[in-house]
Amino acid sequence: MEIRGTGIGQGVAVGPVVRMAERLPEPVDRPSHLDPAREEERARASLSVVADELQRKGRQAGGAAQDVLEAQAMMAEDPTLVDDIVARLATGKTAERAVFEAFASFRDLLASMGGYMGERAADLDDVSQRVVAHLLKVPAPGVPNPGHPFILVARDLAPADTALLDLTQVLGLVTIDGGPTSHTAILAREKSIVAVVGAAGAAGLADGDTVIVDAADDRVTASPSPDEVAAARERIAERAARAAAPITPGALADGTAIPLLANLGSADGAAEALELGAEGVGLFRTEFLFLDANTAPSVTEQQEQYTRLLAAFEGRKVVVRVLDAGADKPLSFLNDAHEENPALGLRGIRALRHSEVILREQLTALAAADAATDADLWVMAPMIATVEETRYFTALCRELGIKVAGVMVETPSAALIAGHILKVADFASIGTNDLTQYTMAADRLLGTVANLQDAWHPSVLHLVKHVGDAGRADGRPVGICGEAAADPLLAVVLVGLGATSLSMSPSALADVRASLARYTREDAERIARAALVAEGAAEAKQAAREAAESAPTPSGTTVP
Ligand SMILES: C=C(OP(=O)(O)O)C(=O)O
Ligand SMILES: [Mg+2]
Repeated sequence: MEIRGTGIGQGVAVGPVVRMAERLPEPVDRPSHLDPAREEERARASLSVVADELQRKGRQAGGAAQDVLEAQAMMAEDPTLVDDIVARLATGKTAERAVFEAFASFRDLLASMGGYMGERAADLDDVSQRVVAHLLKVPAPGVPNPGHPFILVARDLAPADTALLDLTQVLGLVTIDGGPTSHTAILAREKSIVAVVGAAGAAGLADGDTVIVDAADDRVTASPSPDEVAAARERIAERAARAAAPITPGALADGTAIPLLANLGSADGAAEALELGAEGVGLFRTEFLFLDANTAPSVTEQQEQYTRLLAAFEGRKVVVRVLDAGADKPLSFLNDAHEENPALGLRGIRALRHSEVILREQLTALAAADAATDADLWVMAPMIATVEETRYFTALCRELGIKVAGVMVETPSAALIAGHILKVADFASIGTNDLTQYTMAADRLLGTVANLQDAWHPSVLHLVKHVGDAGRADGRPVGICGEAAADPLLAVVLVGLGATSLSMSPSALADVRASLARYTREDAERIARAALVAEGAAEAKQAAREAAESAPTPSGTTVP
């Protein structure tokens, strides 16, 4: 039986299912037999124990997990939430019930905000469960430990659980809820856990069932045949061999260089990216540095961050994107207004233009960091829709000493007028995440329209080709920096459509490097043409697979 979901990464895993315990039942709403002051003491004590425990787990986990767990610890001691709990206790409720209700009302508030904030609702739920469990003196729902390797199946996983998964035991992860941008997915990606999220059909799986988790194909196979298990094991072995293969620069089988670059959100990831063979940085998301800031960062503070990044990539290309505020990445100092459709609102270059001082300061900091280091700095603007915006941005870059100034192609408009845009900009980098969202008119954060958010769709591929053709005509580089570049077969298609470099999360580099090495430019163009003429995303993927299978692959390898 096949269960569909959203795969994170390219891994495959086989093993027996172990289900995570279900959530605690809702505490009964009955009057407390203790007085409110005593109930308040109980509530405060449990909140504090849970906050301390989350802090401790954060320190133990380190990295991005630590940030997530510390944010959760802060939720447990948020004064507004505590006030809400105390107010409910004053009406005679039990501590368990008051905690449950207060967290639930905050949760609903976050969920109604949607997007990035909406996906934090699950984090708040987890804190609530932990506090209620502590009050009831029962174990908090957590990851089981059956004593053998297993595939963990859960409704959704709390960040605290994902961060501390024992990777020698957890072969793979399947969640029934959760989207590709939930914390579960973000942490799974960072830790290279084989995962399929949002697999509603997994609710029917039972402990001990053997399953194949195929992240590359967005599916979980229940009760697989012996042949299917053997094929999956072969793919696992091949992937391990690819990860262990010597790191070479990205290139097609005929030697055409396709530089493979890293997507980073902080200089902290630089060492790991280089270790995995990143030839430079194709997208540095500067807004990730300042997501918690209430005021714009100073030039000095920015200069320090950028210098650290550029120094780590001496002699290599580093593409920095100026602040991309808005929608899923709110920066209150750039746009604090409530918008009905934030993805179509004052975001990216539009927000920066509205606060030009902030843009000028960022470019000044970047130019200073460039002057102090030896990397090859390129700077680009997000959410460009017009030639006029391109002219505005590149002129400002030149004025402030940025040597290479380009734009992201994330709107269908920019793709369609790429010929004009590339007469002004030095390069283009296609953001396939947003380009897919805007082409398909499907919010990239909404699970309900996730089936439409597929960069394999020929509409998206046609737009990529349009940009590729424009780049070739003017001799301008056209990179790809959306998630699509991390899909090994789609990466070949994108190169066939004219992409000259690919940027991705570093954990995807080995698979994409191996995939490119199997095909010549001529193959890539033929595979791309097959996908381009298909009627839909699934058909395009299938057509590309078939075209790739007919390409003469080097012996001992198979088509991804
Ligand atoms: C790379 C992209 O930018 P972000 O995901 O940060 O919006 C994109 O839209 O594809
Ligand atoms: Mg984008």
